[in-house]
Order: sequence, then structure tokens, then C-alpha cells
Amino acid sequence: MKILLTGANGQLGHELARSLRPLGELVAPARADCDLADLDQLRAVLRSVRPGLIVNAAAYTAVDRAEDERALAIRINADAPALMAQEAGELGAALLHYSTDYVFDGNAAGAYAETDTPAPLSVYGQSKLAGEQAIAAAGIRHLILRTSWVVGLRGNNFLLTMLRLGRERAQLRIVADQHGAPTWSRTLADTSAHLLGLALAGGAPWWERHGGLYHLTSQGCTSWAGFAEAIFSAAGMGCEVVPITAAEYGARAPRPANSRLDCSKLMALCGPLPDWQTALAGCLSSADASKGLVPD
Ligand SMILES: NC(=O)C1=CN([C@@H]2O[C@H](COP(=O)(O)OP(=O)(O)OC[C@H]3O[C@@H](n4cnc5c(N)ncnc54)[C@H](OP(=O)(O)O)[C@@H]3O)[C@@H](O)[C@H]2O)C=CC1
Ligand SMILES: Cc1cn([C@H]2C[C@H](O)[C@@H](COP(=O)(O)OP(=O)(O)O[C@H]3O[C@@H](C)C(=O)[C@@H](O)[C@H]3O)O2)c(=O)[nH]c1=O
Ligand SMILES: [Mg+2]
Repeated sequence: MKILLTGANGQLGHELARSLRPLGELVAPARADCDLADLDQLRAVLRSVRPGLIVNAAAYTAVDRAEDERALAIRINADAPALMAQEAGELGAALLHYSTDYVFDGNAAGAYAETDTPAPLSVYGQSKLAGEQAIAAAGIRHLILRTSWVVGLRGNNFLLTMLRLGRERAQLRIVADQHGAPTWSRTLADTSAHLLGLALAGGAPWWERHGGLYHLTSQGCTSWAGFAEAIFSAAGMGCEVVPITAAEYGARAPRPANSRLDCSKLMALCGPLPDWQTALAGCLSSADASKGLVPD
């Protein structure tokens, strides 16, 4: 089976390129050759590759910038997935897509389940919700995995930002009134491959029974400030974390105060997910032998 992977250069896509390899023949075009902002090009790629499975790890992920680039964020995060779903219908292909905790407003008391009603605060969240809804409405075989606070050793993420800033500064002011679960890109990729393995073995009845929306994050929860403290402690860095409010930080885009996602639906199918501390330790130790990302 041919698998078309978009966003292979991103933090999740890079891990997926490794995790998905055993499942089929992977086609992973560079952004210039499959630009999700260019719907004609995307359609042409889908029609020429004719994948049996589309894995969409590409997205517009600049949360603050999206407030000023609404049309572009919607094209990449909503219109392109809608087109993928439509073309998947023509090809008889399945679609694996990713979404975010930022589809919720964060006002709930506990963790959000898949059945809870989204109410995004930001343009990024709105664009991701519109993408989900277009795929769900297309009536195709699909999986949508909502995750949160993705980190890894490449790309642009909070872990690498902290490792960089923590080396430069004795003290950092970090938001302490937003709560969620930092999730390692490798956990996401490996669990995605596990799910797809089940789907490929189970065929049409599996999709009928198990296709749809899942929450997939590390277990447990912390604040960005708590996460920063854990990063500095695990990396043996002495940077002091000063907890502040989101209002004091003053980011351009509003973010949910409660980003916790209840993953019990997914865990019933795939088994337990690691807690965020274990995920952080695994991620950092995966760097030990490589590029010196963790300072001495
Ligand atoms: N990062 C996070 O914390 C979270 C992410 N998610 C979701 O997970 C998924 C993966 O995100 P993540 O890997 O973190 O994101 P990244 O920003 O690391 O990677 C996104 C990828 O998409 C590519 N891309 C961006 N615009 C286009 C375009 N117009 N055409 C083609 N490719 C494009 C980027 O290309 P290039 O390398 O050239 O920039 C990059 O390879 C997304 O759906 C995201 O919404 C959900 C929750 C949290
Ligand atoms: C760099 C920095 C950030 N912060 C805060 C701002 C914000 O509230 C929080 C996280 O900032 P970031 O910009 O790293 O994270 P952000 O871009 O909001 O991350 C989000 O990305 C998208 C793609 C998602 O889907 C979400 O799940 C989430 O991971 O930390 C500080 O308080 N101090 C700092 O020095
Ligand atoms: Mg960001």
C-alpha cells in the first residue's frame, strides 16, 4: 500500500517517517512539491500518487501569527484537509489527521473527552476545528488524533525553546495558569503506527467500529512553568522559573487554561500511554548520543 505523508519535515512528520515505514511504501513530498496552501497542486499530487492511506502531519502551527494570517491558516488547516478527504473518497483511501487541545476553550473543570463540545479561542484553534469537521463530514475512513503540547528534539517547540533560553538566562518568567500534558512526538508517531496496524489488519469492519476521533497525549498534567522546571531539572540546568499568569505574559493569541484531554477511548484500544515525565526523560535521553542539545 502507498502511504502519502505530508509535513515529513515537521516534528511529528519526522517521527512518522520512521514509524510508518514498516506499514507500506512511503511517499513523503517536500513542502515545495506538495504545498497545502496550493489546493490545485495538492489535488494533482493526490491524483498522481494515488495513495491507499493519507497521513497529514502538515499544518499551520504558528499560534500567535495565525491571528494575523487567518486566511492562510484556514486554507492549510481546514481547506487542504477537506480536499484530502474529498480525494480520499474518490480513491477509496483512508485519512489519518492530527488536531489540537486548542479546539477547546479550557473552561471545563476536568479533562476533555471526544464527546465534549469544542469552542476554540484562537484562529489556529478555529482553523484546526474546521479541518476536523470537514473530514468527519466526508464519510470516509478516517482517524483524527487530537494531541497537546508536542515536543521533540527538532523543530520549534517549548522544550527546545527552554533548553536554549535556559542557557542564556538565569531566570525565566513562565505561564503557570495554563495546564496540559506535554506529549513526545515519538509517542504520537508510534501510537499512530500501532493504530494503523490494527486498521490494516481489521479492514472495513475495523474502520466501521473504530474509525473517528481520539484524544492522544501523555498522561498526567502540569503547567508550562511546571514543565519548564522539569526540563531544567532533567537537563541539570540552574535556570530559575518565575511563575506568571497568561495575562502577564500577554501572548497575541488566547490559549486555553485547561488543555487536558481524556485519552481513555484510545487507551482502551492501544494500551496505556506514558506519563509526561517519562516521555520527557525518554525524549531527552534520545539526544544523549547525538547533537549535544542538552547542555553539559
Ligand atoms: N506542535 C504542537 O504542540 C501540536 C501540534 N498539533 C498538531 O500536530 C500536527 C503536527 O504538528 P507539528 O509536527 O508539531 O508541527 P510542525 O510545525 O513541527 O510541522 C508542520 C509541518 O507542516 C509543514 N507545512 C507547513 N505549512 C505547509 C504548507 N503550506 N504545505 C505543506 N507543508 C506545510 C511544515 O513544513 P516546513 O518544515 O517547511 O515548515 C512542517 O513540516 C499538526 O496537525 C498540528 O496542528 C496538535 C497539538 C499540539
Ligand atoms: C517562550 C515562553 C513561553 N511562555 C508561554 C507562552 C504560552 O502560554 C506557553 C507555550 O508557548 P509556546 O509558544 O511554546 O506554545 P504554543 O505555540 O502555544 O504551543 C501550542 O502549539 C500548538 C501548535 C498546539 O496545538 C498546542 O497544543 C500547543 O502545543 O508558554 C512563557 O510563559 N514564557 C516563555 O519564555
Ligand atoms: Mg508555538
